[in-house]
Amino acid sequence: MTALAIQSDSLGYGGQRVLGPVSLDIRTGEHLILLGKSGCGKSTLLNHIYSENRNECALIPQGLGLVGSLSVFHNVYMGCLSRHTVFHNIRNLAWPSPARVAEILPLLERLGLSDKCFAAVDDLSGGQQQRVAVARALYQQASVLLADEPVSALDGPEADRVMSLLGQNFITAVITLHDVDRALRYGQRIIAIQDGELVLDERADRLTVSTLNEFY
Ligand SMILES: Nc1ncnc2c1ncn2[C@@H]1O[C@H](COP(=O)(O)OP(=O)(O)OP(=O)(O)O)[C@@H](O)[C@H]1O
Repeated sequence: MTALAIQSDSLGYGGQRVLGPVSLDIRTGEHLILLGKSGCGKSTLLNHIYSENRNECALIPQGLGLVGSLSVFHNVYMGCLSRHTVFHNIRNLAWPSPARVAEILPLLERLGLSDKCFAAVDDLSGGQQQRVAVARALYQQASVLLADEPVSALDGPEADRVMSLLGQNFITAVITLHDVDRALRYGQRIIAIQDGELVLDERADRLTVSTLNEFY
């Protein structure tokens, strides 16, 4: 079953084409990895997918999109503002609701952040901030994950733990990565972008690291 269908003649900025045409069906249950050199258009494609399918998708943007002056709890809670009334959201900003804290703490525990629940995001390391953005996406409980290099600031074992967690929690995902070995371990389908085109679209179990290195 198709989860998302993407059709576009051209994607870019201010009339400047970055890639396209794009015709892409993302199937339910598929973990799709986008690969390609820096600047080839991975984020452009991912952000386009998000802009067309906001209601179904949780996004982990490359810039993380966190509010540094607010706590980890509040940043994760922001993943679900639309689930609650405006009154509940404003009250929760001033006095975190015990029920919401009880929902968010187990997520933070799984990401090694339970002692940081009420720390300001500005006071965290880059890797900790990246895990806050991951927690916010998990809390959102969307049907599709869109993640732009979600483990780029984490060490190898931590990156693998977070990739596993994302894989277990999202049935369908589109993730950009630079690590081709990790792409083959976590992706079922790989798309490579080169010279403004989707030049490879193949099952991961039919690919090797050396094949994928050709796109770098
Ligand atoms: N907001 C923007 N306005 C104008 N040009 C942009 C903008 N964002 C990206 N670009 C350009 O579009 C092209 C593709 O950028 P994009 O961020 O999609 O690449 P990427 O493959 O995700 O790169 P990276 O791996 O470095 O994150 C680049 O040439 C970039 O300079």
